[in-house]
Amino acid sequence: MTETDFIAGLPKAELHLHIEGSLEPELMFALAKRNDVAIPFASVEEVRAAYSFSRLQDFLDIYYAGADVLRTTQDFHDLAIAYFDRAAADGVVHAEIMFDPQTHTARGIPFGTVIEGLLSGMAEAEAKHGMTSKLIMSFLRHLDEDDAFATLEAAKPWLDRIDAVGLDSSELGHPPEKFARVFAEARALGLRLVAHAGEEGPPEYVYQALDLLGIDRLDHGNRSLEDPVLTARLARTSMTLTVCPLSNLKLCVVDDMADHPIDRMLREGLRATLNSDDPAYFGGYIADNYRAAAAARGLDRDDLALLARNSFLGSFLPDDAVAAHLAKLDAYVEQAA
Ligand code: HPA
Ligand SMILES: [Zn+2]
Repeated sequence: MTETDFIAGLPKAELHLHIEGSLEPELMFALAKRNDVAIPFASVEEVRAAYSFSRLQDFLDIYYAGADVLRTTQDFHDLAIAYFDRAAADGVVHAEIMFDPQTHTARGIPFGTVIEGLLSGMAEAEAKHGMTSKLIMSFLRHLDEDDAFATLEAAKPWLDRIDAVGLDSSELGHPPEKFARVFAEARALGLRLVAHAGEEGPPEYVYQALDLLGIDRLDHGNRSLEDPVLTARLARTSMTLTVCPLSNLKLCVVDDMADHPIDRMLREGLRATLNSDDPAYFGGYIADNYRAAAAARGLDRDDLALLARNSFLGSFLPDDAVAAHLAKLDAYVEQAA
């Protein structure tokens, strides 16, 4: 079995995926036409050519613009099932996907339109691929606390179908502490908590995410490695890091894939996982991320299996479901040997 096939067949969970970031240019054009929305690109090739970023904000500007074609429940359904089809082909058996309600409600799209479309895509993925999934509602950190509270309020009719809240968008200048009270309320409502921290922001933002938000899982977290005390704490507490190598390369969090710290993270005892973040914008889905990291950093099959194992351990699945996934993973690795 080739490494490409080993990776594609390796059962894994995806824990860091922005569903709006899975909008491929082809679907963007199809939805623009269906909804009669103007987009500032003449062709799919022109869209792809625009995907050259030197920092997070460059990407975010184009990502929010692209999301404007999403208007109806059907659009959100089509977006979601297109992602799940790709993920299934990459060996994903469970996905915990983020969505950014404020990107849509700010344009006058009702919260219900967004979530009902995503939920119907999730149901179709389970029927079609046997893939389970969970929803993470992310707050946009460049907006204020009141806007986040209003979003949490708008989510109340669907809280039993939302597993967690997250924090994304422009990190620098928008530290986690800005959302401490919103996260406390989300926790009181029974939601799990995740946050992007340490992607561009300093280790201090990771401390805030841990100590002021009380996160259950850390999105990215790369810059934690600058602080040995923080790194040791993350390892000791088995904090899951959702690492996204192709995103890191495209957003210049690393200068070269050869410099990616994924193997160092494993060596330091961190519960690191591999994920795709915004695959339509960063040049690959989850298996591409496993392949790119493996090729650049010389990861062997044991390392890859550990990363997949970590993805189940770091998921919000109940213990019995995690154990069942780990048993299948072990059986796969054994038969592939
Ligand atoms: O990588 C990211 N970082 C912050 N916000 C985001 N929103 C989508 N992707 C990202
Ligand atoms: Zn992200």
